Amino acid sequence: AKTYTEEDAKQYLNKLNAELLQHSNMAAIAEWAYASNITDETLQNKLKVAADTARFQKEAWKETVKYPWTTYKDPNVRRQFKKLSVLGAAALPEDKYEKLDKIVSDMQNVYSTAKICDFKNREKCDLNLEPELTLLLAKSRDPEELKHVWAEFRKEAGDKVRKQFVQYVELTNEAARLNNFSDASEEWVKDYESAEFRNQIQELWLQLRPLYEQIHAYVRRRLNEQYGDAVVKKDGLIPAHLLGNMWSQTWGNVYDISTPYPGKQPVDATSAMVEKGFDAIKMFKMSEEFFTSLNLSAMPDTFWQRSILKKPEGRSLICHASAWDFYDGEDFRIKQCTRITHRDLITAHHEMGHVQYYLQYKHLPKVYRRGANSGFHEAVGDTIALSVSTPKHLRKVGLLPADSKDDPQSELNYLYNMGLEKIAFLPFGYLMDLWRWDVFKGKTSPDNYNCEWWRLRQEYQGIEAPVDRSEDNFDPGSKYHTIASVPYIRYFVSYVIQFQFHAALCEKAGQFDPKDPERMPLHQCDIYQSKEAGNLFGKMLSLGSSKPWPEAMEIVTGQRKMDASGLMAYFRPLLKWLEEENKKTGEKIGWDASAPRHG
Ligand SMILES: C=C(C[SeH])C(=O)N1CCC[C@H]1C(=O)O
Ligand SMILES: [Zn+2]
Repeated sequence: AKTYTEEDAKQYLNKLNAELLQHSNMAAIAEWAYASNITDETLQNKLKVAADTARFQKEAWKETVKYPWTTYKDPNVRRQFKKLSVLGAAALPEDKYEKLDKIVSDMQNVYSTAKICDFKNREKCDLNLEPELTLLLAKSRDPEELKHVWAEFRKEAGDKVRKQFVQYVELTNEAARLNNFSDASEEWVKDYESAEFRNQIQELWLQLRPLYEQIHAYVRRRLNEQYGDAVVKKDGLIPAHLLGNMWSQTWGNVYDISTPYPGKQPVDATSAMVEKGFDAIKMFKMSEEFFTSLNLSAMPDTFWQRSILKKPEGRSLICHASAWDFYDGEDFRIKQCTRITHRDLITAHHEMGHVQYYLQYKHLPKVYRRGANSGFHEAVGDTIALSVSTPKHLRKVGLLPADSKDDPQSELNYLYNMGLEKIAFLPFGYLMDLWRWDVFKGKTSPDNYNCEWWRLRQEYQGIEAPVDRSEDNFDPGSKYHTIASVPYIRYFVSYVIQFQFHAALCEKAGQFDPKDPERMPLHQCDIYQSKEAGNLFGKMLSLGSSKPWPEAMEIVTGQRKMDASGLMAYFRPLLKWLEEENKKTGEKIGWDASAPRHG
């Protein structure tokens, strides 16, 4: 057979890269058409284009593996071939590939179009997850109404896709095995490029669990005060429906009933945005301005022409927020059913972080147009949002009254509010893939999907279902990422490394000194308009996945591993306060690992 020299290989990579970009652009266009307008024809078109793309990928792969790339000298050539030699789901026979794609598309449709009847007005049965149910879970203080919304949504979403999910697992594992992985869980962690990755995550969780147990104990007490012993036991599991969020993954919506020091100005931009007549565009323009103040990139015109920044009327679509790269170096979009709230302003920054990453690495070969690892991609926007969220910044941009001052109690309130977002999230960010890794490995079989889910929800989050659960239910399927086949450990990684990035960028911006953290507390840092910080961040972002992630992390933080020091430094004052407060009220820290109430 013809010997493929390293020179041949470089020519081949150039040709293949152009073709990959072309196919990825067509696939993204078809996927966008479906996700933004769910109809039979947009589904058929999406499935057809995806099948064509998979055919092309399989043909290309047959050529790629002919190159003796492990023998080549150039590490950049080897790295591209290494990534290109993993074909992914396209390794499946065509009919199975199409079946898998259709199953995931249909599960997303069920999730995105699920509707329930109103608790009070049982005739009104057109309530969607976004915005109606999200709003009800955030605002209602009626445990029975909250229980209704929690249980009815699960009937219309997760329970309805259980059978399809079983087939999804089988096909996803079959594809992984065709790529020489033992099962899909091994393929899902490959981009972290470390056999120790899952142990590192477990170590991080053990370091952070005490912080979580403290805020869990405090919130449980406040909910017990609010709802009474019959609804919330003082030392048990927290009922999942009372935490202000459909999945109990962030607890910001119970801030107002658990504020450490009531009567203070809440650090919330909602009222100011409404007062100033903000629309969704204005929220995204504000985010863009933060990035350009760091000397990072503005959005191209197509972004504003083609993004969907608020929920369109009269059609079904996937409202779950997402950012899109169309791989032509010009077309980047966000789809978000934005409402004028503080939380959606933060989500807007999260999504704009994805697009900023796309812009920073758009010059790279297609195979490198990814995060250094997936956690990096989730951390970009959140890192910026840590600055945006500060009272100092919100005052500066006119979204908080200029006279709201930073007395110690207001400051603690602020840290507590951030803890309800960031600390509360950690066990959920972990257990989502703990459950899926075991499902892919076959340790969790379909006949104990739900029981294992609630065992993990109890062990890691200390929460329980508000109504009996059985294997007729499929609660993991009521979370978008489960039915959309989006791995989740990336968010746990993000919630750890975003504080490492924040600490490093704040130091660069002269707003934090790790040797004297009291002088300029990390949680007050705002890197706004710091070109030094922005240039440093940009240096890392522009690498995409062309280098192993420890090298990318080292550029910004000077270290090569994930560690909880940034997060612990940020929340140190809160941890101190929570420990004192919980001791004062004699709270039991943690919860009994008794058998779940609902088998
Ligand atoms: C906003 C996005 C799109 Se990447 C998202 O899915 N997030 C952001 C935070 C965690 C996770 C979730 O909503 O579950
Ligand atoms: Zn994201």
